[in-house]
Amino acid sequence: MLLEIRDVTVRYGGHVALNGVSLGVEAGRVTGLIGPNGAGKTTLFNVLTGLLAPSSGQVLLDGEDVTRLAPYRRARRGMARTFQILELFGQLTVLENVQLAARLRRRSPGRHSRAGTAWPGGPDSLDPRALLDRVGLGAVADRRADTLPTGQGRRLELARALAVRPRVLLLDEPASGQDEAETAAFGDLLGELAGEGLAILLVEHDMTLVMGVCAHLYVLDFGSLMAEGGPASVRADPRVREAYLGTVPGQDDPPEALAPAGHIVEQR
Ligand SMILES: Nc1ncnc2c1ncn2[C@@H]1O[C@H](COP(=O)(O)OP(=O)(O)OP(=O)(O)O)[C@@H](O)[C@H]1O
Repeated sequence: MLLEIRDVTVRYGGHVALNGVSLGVEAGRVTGLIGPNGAGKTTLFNVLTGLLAPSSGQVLLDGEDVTRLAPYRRARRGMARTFQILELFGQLTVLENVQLAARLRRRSPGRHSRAGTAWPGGPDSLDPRALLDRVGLGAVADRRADTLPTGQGRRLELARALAVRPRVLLLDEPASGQDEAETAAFGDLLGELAGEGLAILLVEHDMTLVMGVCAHLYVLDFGSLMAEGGPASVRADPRVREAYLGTVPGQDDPPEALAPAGHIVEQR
């Protein structure tokens, strides 16, 4: 298991946001983390990336205990993330955003050598222009990042994360702001990257994307793991359906029917 958390608990004062959660992210597949609003997904993400120290439990990266390591040290060991709210350098061009990330990778001193580890797409894929082509942004390379529509901004975030040559990629709601066609293309790209050996953890509310691209899913509810398994078994799990919808509808509903309860409320 490339990235793992073991028995992690997080308390905010008297509130238990994560309650003894264990999960693993394997190389070569997309792992999904879903759950209704407030279930603890962002908290778990922050524990994985080092922004938040758990009250108890461990984070392991390639078997090494990184629970007490600062976020930048985890990044050097091959962890990259994107954010729920876009965090781009708006005044730089699209290309410069990726070049900057690539430069940081080259300058980072204690970076672990990964001899023998295949990089997705081969070494040329790390060239900033090649990365932009790969995510479909080659034609807008010279535009300022803050002029991009959100969907393209999400893909720029992905290119920038890939430029640091991660082994594990953590994606926080990458479909938000992308239209249906963009989300479908994004899902295809994630599938390709995983196929080339990357470990991907996807936190996402778009169930069509989640069910289409994830090989394994974890479901959080009120800070505890409620279910895990392949997409088909998770979709069919009555506990999951009840947590999401408050009812147990037919098992043949389309994936988007499993929209998180909070989001359904927002749409009304
Ligand atoms: N800094 C904080 N202090 C106190 N409580 C917090 C804090 N951050 C989160 N919480 C609470 O912890 C629980 C989990 O929150 P978290 O943001 O991790 O959920 P989430 O699954 O990411 O939700 P969403 O889908 O809305 O992003 C919620 O009940 C939330 O109100």
